[in-house]
Amino acid sequence: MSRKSPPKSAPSQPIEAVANPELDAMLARALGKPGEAESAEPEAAVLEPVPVEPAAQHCGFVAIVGKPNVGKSTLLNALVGQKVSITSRKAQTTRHRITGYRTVGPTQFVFVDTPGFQTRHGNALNRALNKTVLGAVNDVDLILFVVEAGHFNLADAKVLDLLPANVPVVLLANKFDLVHRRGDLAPWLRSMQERHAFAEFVPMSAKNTKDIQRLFAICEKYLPQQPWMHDPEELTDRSERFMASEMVREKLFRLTGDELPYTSTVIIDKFEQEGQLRRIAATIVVERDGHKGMVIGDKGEKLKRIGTEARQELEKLWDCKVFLELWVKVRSGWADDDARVRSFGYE
Ligand SMILES: Nc1nc2c(ncn2[C@@H]2O[C@H](COP(=O)(O)OP(=O)(O)OP(=O)(O)O)[C@@H](O)[C@H]2O)c(=O)[nH]1
Repeated sequence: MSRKSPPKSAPSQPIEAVANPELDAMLARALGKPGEAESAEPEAAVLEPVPVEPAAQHCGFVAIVGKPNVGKSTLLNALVGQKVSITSRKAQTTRHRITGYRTVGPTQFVFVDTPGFQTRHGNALNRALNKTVLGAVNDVDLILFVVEAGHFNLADAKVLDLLPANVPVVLLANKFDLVHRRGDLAPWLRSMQERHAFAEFVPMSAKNTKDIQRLFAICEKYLPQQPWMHDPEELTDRSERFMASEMVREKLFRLTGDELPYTSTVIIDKFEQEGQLRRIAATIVVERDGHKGMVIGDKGEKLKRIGTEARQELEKLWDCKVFLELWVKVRSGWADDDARVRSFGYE
């Protein structure tokens, strides 16, 4: 697809040694006032599609990348305006490439969320996840490289190394709400500019609506002029069946905490629609007998809660009644087995 050339980035020479007004201005802008939108327009007017002639429309791909747990899925859901990607405190929650859409004014954003890049374990599941990340960053118009504000470690560096040189990259310093003294971030942002010629710095919180608004305004200029690819009412390319399995997985991870290994997964055995009712049967696959007990809980209480919370959220999402039946099965070693990983839907 056509690509607009990125705005000129700040030079990458050592910034401590050379006065650099362009970079200073960029940092001042970035550290201005997070949580306060630059535009004074009301939110609804800003984040709605505005029907325009196809010739006047803008549209493009924005990839969201970063190591596990930095807030990529939270960001995608906020940008799309509805839950399309599951989140949890547990790293490695996102396992698929998820696309979400949002049309704002004359511009349609096609967001691509990726699993956090895995650097620790080389099993079949992680190899499949890393391939998904690499597939997502090529051929996009803009990359949002998400890190935790004030932090940058080897895992972040490995993701940054993968990013193609010809695509503009925005450094999105997320979880800014956890930084107590805003001024402390300036030296860190300067050090980040030495690592990559970022097109922009955006300290923000994915949980703050005003920051999300501001981010749309920042990303807009990188998307080329071309007709929208999707109906502005459409939000995602993921099916309801997929959403159902993800929702169960989210509740599973949230309610079992750290004791359950991340290799547990969910398969949908049945998905039927009868008028305003969805009948779903799903199996939670775990690696060991001991894990089965953790999922089922005392007198089946944990499994029941996972089912209830997933059902309630799906009913809210689809605005219909849901019957959800859950089973638990043991399949040891599935995450090390390429064929099984593929058969469970990971490419
Ligand atoms: N305080 C704070 N927490 C955040 C923010 N954004 C995300 N989080 C939390 O960070 C945790 C991880 O968020 P996710 O969106 O699941 O992270 P992810 O990068 O998609 O994680 P993976 O699926 O492991 O790649 C969750 O507990 C979120 O609620 C933020 O701006 N501020």
